[in-house]
Amino acid sequence: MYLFCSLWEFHSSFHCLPSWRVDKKDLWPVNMYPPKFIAVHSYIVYTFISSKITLQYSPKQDVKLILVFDRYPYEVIEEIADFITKGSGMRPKIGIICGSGLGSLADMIQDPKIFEYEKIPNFPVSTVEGHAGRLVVGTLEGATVMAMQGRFHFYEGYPLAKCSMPVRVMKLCGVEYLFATNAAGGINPRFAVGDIMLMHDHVNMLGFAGNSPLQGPNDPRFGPRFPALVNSYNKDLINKAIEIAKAMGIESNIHVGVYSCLGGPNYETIAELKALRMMGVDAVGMSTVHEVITARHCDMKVFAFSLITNKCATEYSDKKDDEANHDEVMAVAKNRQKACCELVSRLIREIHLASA
Ligand SMILES: O=P(O)(O)O[C@H]1O[C@H](CO)[C@@H](O)[C@H]1O
Ligand SMILES: Nc1nc2[nH]cnc2c(=O)[nH]1
Repeated sequence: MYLFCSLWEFHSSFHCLPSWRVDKKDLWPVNMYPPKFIAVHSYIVYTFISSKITLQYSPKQDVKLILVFDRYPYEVIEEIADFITKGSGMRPKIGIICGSGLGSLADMIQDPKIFEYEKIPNFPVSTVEGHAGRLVVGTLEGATVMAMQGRFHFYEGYPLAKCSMPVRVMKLCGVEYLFATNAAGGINPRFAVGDIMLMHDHVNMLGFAGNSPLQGPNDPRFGPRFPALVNSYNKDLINKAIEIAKAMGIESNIHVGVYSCLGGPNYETIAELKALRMMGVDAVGMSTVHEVITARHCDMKVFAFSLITNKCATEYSDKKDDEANHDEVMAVAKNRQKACCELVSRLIREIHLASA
């Protein structure tokens, strides 16, 4: 354990150094036993400097130390993308991120090739109920797609760059369109539980606090140092989704609005919800924004929506009903999965037909 602590501290002091190219052989788990420690120490140090890396101590395997990336160099992302494209024999065009309880979006995929997160090299694992932890690649309405059945959240202890790393994997797999979905609390008083809010903008509360998935050295192979975020949410896709909702007869349940991401895992206080409302926020959650930032940085077209799973109280009261809880979030997502699936599949069909 001493080894772990000393290396952790060492790594912390290298945060600000520019990222270096990492040789593939450095990316695999390193077995370290005390007598060999000195020999491999410099090897590990080199890898620390190459990228921001933390070490995980695995009690099951004696003194085995596993390198875990916090900020992923291009080559590592490339390697993960190769693993998926070679393993599936596909280059998907549309990427889907399933929100809490919305894993059924991925169940629609035909001829699925399924990758458990824990079997994908250098991939994080899902720790939240309602996020299965599988990447599903296949076809949907004729289009090639890949879907994350389970996303990574900041509150799980993952840095933002790691939460949104799969978006870069999608990009290198060939994805042009990102569909990001989430479960969210409705702050806009016009929203009812079960409604769908198409995101047309966001307020990045984690960004206000100085946190971004793009922090650290910029690799121009992904995108520019200073990406613009106006028009992040594709207007054509929003308009098409509204048309689809009309055709589905659910237009009264569809809104267009502003989402805000907080760090979680706690839900908001009344004072925070009042403040968010004053800022023009319509729905609040703990995800999506950093994925959208990463997608726009690498020039993907973005469509995102929030399923309103609970109404946020903005007045003080003693009512237990006013308290958000994850069971309710999951239950509402389950009830509304059919409408969400239909909206997504019809929109994908339109994209596919338009590009055929
Ligand atoms: O944003 P998704 O992953 O849909 O999940 C939302 O629901 C969970 C809280 O109930 C949080 O994880 C929040 O972010
Ligand atoms: N932050 C936050 N996330 C949610 N996810 C689902 N509902 C909520 C909510 O009310 N607040």
